[in-house]
Amino acid sequence: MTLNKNSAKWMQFPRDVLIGHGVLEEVGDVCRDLKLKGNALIVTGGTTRDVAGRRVCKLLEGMGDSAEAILTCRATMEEVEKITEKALEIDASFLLGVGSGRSIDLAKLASTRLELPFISVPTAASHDGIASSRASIMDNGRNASVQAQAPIAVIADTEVISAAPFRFLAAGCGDIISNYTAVLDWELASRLRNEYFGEYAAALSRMAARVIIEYADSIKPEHETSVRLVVKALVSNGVAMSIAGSSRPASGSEHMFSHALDRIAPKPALHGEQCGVGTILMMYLHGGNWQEIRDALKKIGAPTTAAELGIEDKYIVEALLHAHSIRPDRYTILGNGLTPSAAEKVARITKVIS
Ligand SMILES: NC(=O)C1=CN([C@@H]2O[C@H](COP(=O)(O)OP(=O)(O)OC[C@H]3O[C@@H](n4cnc5c(N)ncnc54)[C@H](OP(=O)(O)O)[C@@H]3O)[C@@H](O)[C@H]2O)C=CC1
Ligand SMILES: O=C(CO)COP(=O)(O)O
Ligand SMILES: [Zn+2]
Repeated sequence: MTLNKNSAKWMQFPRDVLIGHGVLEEVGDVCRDLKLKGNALIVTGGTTRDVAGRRVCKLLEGMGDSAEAILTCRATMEEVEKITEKALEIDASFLLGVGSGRSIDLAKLASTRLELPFISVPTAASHDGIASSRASIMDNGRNASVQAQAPIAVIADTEVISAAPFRFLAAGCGDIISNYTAVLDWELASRLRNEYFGEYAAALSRMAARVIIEYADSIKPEHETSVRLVVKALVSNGVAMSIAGSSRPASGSEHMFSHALDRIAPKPALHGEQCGVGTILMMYLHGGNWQEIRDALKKIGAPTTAAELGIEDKYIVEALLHAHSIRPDRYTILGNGLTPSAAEKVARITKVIS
């Protein structure tokens, strides 16, 4: 029987969370602590296999069990199927997602379907899926955010993560700062549509965004303290989503804008980068302090304009026009959509396009 964990009543959190210098070496201890034995399937990417995937494989083999890696390239349902088949073939008893958001989401969803435990090993602090019970997977060319299990453990090695290009950490900050407009949208939906609103999850979400904005000056490349701060906020976001039973506390109109860009732009930027720019735009629509968002992103070194995202102005306007249709069941400040002149105006006033 499949359990219905898709509700705000069933909160699932990671059991072991390790954040620190060199914690990758403790993967064996984590498995022992969680009584995970047998064959492991490591879901990793072309670059991240060299960054950490191979090392994790060796460490697990050193425990006397077999570990095999499978390479991923796209976060699609076909890849989930491929991973599922591989896990069955090697009789895996647990999975690890080692790498970017894509590898973690794939391992998360495949392990959920297989009813096997899963460990999240991020190599970059670029998104808040590292500890969440949601997975963003493309299904038939459309981005779908689906309920999945939370990782049983998160192993975030700050030595590994701080060696990643700084762009990833800045993107992670954008994903957290976007909580502000996500919560404003959630409140709006609660007022206009009588949607369930979770005060606690919303407060946790706002707090993470506030911390990143307050510390924006001190988030610097290669500082492990910066990585530690951002990773904690990303884990906290996962907890907020689990408490809410949906991605509402961390995903609103700004995420719909980013999902629209993923569909429309020939070469989309990183998820967190797009969400950060989306937050500037949506905060303007909410009548809030969009300059504060822009200033914080600038201080961190995250993109605040179309040019910095590497996306042409026309795609920004197009994404603004399509964003409301991305997830019609999620009411936001975008309502039934913007007019072309309003979309152009918001993008110009906020200096996202010139
Ligand atoms: N489940 C959830 O709640 C959430 C899910 N997401 C999803 O996560 C994805 C975004 O994740 P994100 O990580 O930003 O982007 P991607 O998953 O697209 O990964 C971007 C690239 O970063 C590379 N990379 C990762 N770590 C390092 C490193 N240490 N050094 C060098 N390169 C590295 C990856 O290499 P490689 O080729 O090896 O993978 C990959 O090519 C999206 O699919 C988004 O929808 C986002 C937020 C929340
Ligand atoms: O990116 C997320 C939260 O930051 C997940 O949200 P979605 O539900 O929009 O995929
Ligand atoms: Zn996000």
